[in-house]
Amino acid sequence: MIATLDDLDVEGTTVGVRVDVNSPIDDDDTLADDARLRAHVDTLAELLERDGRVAVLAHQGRPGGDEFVSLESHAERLSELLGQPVDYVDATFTDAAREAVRDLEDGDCVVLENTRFYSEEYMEFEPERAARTHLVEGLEPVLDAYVNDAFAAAHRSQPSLVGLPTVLPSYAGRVMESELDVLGSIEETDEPRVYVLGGAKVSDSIDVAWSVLEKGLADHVLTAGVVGNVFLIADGVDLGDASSDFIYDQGYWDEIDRAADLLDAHGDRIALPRDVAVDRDGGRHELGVNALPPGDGESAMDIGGSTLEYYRRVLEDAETVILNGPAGVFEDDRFETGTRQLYDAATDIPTSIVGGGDTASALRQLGVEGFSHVSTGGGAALRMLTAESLPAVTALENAPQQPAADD
Ligand SMILES: Nc1ncnc2c1ncn2[C@@H]1O[C@H](COP(=O)(O)OP(=O)(O)O)[C@@H](O)[C@H]1O
Ligand SMILES: O=C(OP(=O)(O)O)[C@H](O)COP(=O)(O)O
Repeated sequence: MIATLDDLDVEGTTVGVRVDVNSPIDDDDTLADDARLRAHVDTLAELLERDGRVAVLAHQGRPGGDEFVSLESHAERLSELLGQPVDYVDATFTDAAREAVRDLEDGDCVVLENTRFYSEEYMEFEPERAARTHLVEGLEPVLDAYVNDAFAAAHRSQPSLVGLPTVLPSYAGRVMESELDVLGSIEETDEPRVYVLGGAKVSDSIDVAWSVLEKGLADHVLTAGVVGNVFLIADGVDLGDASSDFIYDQGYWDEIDRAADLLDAHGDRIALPRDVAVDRDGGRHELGVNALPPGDGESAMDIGGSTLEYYRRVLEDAETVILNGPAGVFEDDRFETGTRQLYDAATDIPTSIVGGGDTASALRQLGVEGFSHVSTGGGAALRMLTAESLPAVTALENAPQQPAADD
């Protein structure tokens, strides 16, 4: 049983709130997209309105990557979204950070520096070991409670996600609560249930497909994106050198055998693309599977019109659809059709649940709206769909008991 903000006596309490605001970053190292920040506004505003003292913890990017930047611009944007001053301190658990947290008054908010600027935060630990890291030992003395709202990072076993809830009374924030409600009760949704697996995380998608087919959760699995291409090759289709090289370069070559095994075991419930779109002479050109391989250098960048028609027919009978991953390279205008039309068709299904960071940004870019639930998580949502436990959620379940809220 996980405690929520309803169980927390917030007034005058100093709360460390872990959010996931890991976002695209502009060339000047500032925030390029505030969607993930917006998602956490309800949780933070509630804690501040209830006179909590809020210290925000988050990571941004990965060490060495282009998006590995400070949270200063996140704090500025958060201040605009919350309509109140939000301080930022360029420290996470040192004296400067502790002083900033101790200085908070009721209703104040400070954003601490990118947790991953410290090497331990990019390592995976058992919770008890995570509790003995510098971040946790540095912050625990100045915090009364911990709130985890970072569903999108809940599949990571890092100190700010599993260490802090080992030593502090801990609660799920509103984003975490709603994600667990929806994604944790997929088995209770109405059937027929269709899973649409696209995008580029091939091994994760094959894990999900195995799991939901074995458990009888999926009536149909529709494949698209790079996942669809891997299944086509597994089915003996010659997609040409460009697509094959891409799959090889991404390290997914071994997944072809797994996809073939899955087709052997459950092929009757797995749908494969019937045509693909390639770049020919600078334009979109569709080729039926029978007309493959494509020309030299041509790669399968999207599903084609016949596939869309076929998938729409399957979706027509569905009561629930769960989608993850774009159907094609939606970033290129010529190859966004598959994603737009397939996801648009899914909005007509009574229950439509979408997961994936790139998927959510594709849908915003393409203006597709009307889903029952759009998850903030990519990898975390996929892990939940295989009914695997998420380390940060388990840490919340095992967190120390807290006194009941007065109100
Ligand atoms: N046919 C394809 N060939 C190459 N890349 C593709 C193809 N289809 C989709 N993609 C890419 O997949 C990426 C998103 O996949 P993924 O990271 O798995 O999604 P999410 O973050 O939603 O889980 C996008 O950058 C998109 O361009
Ligand atoms: O963006 C995230 O995950 P996602 O790309 O699966 O949605 C999370 O912030 C986790 O980041 P990480 O995959 O660098 O640990």
